[in-house]
Amino acid sequence: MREWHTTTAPRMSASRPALDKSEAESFGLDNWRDLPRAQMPPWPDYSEVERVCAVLESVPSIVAPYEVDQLQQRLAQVCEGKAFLLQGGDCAETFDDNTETHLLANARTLLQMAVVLTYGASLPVVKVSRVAGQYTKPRSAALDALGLPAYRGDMINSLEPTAEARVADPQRMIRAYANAAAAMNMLRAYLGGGLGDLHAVHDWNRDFVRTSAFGERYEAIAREIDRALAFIKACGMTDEEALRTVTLYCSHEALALEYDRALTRVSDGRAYGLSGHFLWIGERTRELDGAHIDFISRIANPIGVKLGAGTTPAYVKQLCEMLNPGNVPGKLTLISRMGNQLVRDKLPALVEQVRDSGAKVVWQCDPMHGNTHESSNGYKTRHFDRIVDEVLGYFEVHKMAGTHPGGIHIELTGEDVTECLGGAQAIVDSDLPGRYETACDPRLNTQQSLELAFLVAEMLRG
Ligand SMILES: O=C[C@H](O)[C@H](O)COP(=O)(O)O
Ligand SMILES: C=C(OP(=O)(O)O)C(=O)O
Repeated sequence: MREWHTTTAPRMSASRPALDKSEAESFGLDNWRDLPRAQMPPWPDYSEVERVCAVLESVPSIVAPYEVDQLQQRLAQVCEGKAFLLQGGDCAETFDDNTETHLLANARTLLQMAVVLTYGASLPVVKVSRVAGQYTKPRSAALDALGLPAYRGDMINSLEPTAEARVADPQRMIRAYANAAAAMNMLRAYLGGGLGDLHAVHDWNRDFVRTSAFGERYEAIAREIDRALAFIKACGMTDEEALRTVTLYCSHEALALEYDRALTRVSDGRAYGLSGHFLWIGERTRELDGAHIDFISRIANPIGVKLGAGTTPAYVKQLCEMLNPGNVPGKLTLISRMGNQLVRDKLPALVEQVRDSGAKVVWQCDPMHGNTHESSNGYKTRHFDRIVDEVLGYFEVHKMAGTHPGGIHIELTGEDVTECLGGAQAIVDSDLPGRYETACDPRLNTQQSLELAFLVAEMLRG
C-alpha cells in the first residue's frame, strides 16, 4: 500500500448474504428484476440460473468490504486532483487464458505503466485491473458474422463457433466465480510477495528494455528510482513494506446482473457488490430507468458509467443525482469514450455541467471504445495514434474547464499481441494476423501500453 499508509486498522467485520427477502428488499437489491434490461443473456432456462445463483449466494466473496471502502477513499484523492486512476486489462477475460503467465504479464504491464506515471507526473496512481470477473461482453448484434448467436463472454457462452457452444449456460457463472477467485488468490500472493517491489523495477521486463525504443526511457526511470531509493535509505526514511508491496484492485462490467447480485453481501448495514472492488455500467446498458443503473445504485462500491458521444449534460446531471445522492468523492467515476474525432466537441458540455453543479466525480478517459475500425484485411482494430489523440483531447478539455483529468481506462495485455495498429513497432494491417488473440476487442500490447504511459505522463506534467 505504497501511497496511502494509514495508522488506523481497517474495519474487519465479516460480510454475509442478505438474511431474507425483506432485508434484500430494504436495500432494493432485486428491484432491477422488474425493470427493462438491455443485453440480457439469452438464458434458455431461468430456473437453472436461479439454482446457480443459490450456490453463488453462499460462497466466499471475491473481495472484502474493507478493500472496497479503501478503494473509494483512494478514488476520493483522484477526485480531488491528488492522484491518478489507471485502469486496464483484457477486453474479455477467458477461462483458457486465466493462467499464471497471462495474469502476471497483465499485472506487470499495468504496474510498469503505473511506475512511469507516478514517477513522470509525481502523482500517486490508483491501480485497478480489468480482472477476476471481466467475463461478460455486451454486443452490437445478437448474431455474429457466421449467423451464430454472438459470443457474450465466457461467463455466458463459449467463443467456439458452433451453435451448441453459443447457447447461454448458467453453469458458466460458477466457472467464472472459480476462475475469478483463483485469479485474485494468485495476484494477491504475488503482489504480497514483491511482484510490484520498487527495488526490482529493472527486472520487470528485460526483453522490453532490450528491444523497444521506449525500453531505454523506461530503464532511465528505473535508474532514477534506484537513486531516489538509495537517497531515502541513506536518510533513514525507508518504509520497506511500502516499497515492496502494492495494491491492485479488480474490476469488471456489471452486465450479467444475476452474477453480481448473487455475490452481493451485507456488512455493517451496507450492501456491497463483492464480485469485484469496482464495478461499472457500459455504454449499452446505462438507461436511467433500466435494470443495470438500478442495481448499481444499490451497492456501496465505487462505481463507474461509460459515456459515449451521444451523452447529454441533462443525462449526466440525473446520473450523478441517482448514483451519488450524497455527493461522496470517489463514489462515482464517469468514463468518457467518445472517439478522438468527437471528444473535443462533446466532452466539454458534460465536464462543465458537472463542474458547475458541484457534483463530485472522478473523470476517466477510455480511448479504446470510440476508436474501433475494421482493417483492410477484416480485423477489428484500433490505431495507436487515435487512442493517443483521444487522451490528448480529453486533457485539453479538462485544462480548458479547470478540472482534473482523473484517469485512463485501457484494454491491454502483457503479451506481445498484434491487435492494435501503430505505436513504436509500427504495426500495420498485414501484421494483425500474426498474434491476434483477443476474444472480443483489440488490446494494446506491452510496448504500446508503456508508450502510452510515457505520453500520458507528459500530458499530466504539461
Ligand atoms: O467491449 C466492448 C463491446 O463488447 C464490444 O465493443 C462490442 O463489440 P461488437 O460491436 O463486435 O459486438
Ligand atoms: C464494453 C465495454 O465498453 P463500452 O461499454 O464503453 O462499449 C468495455 O469496456 O468492455
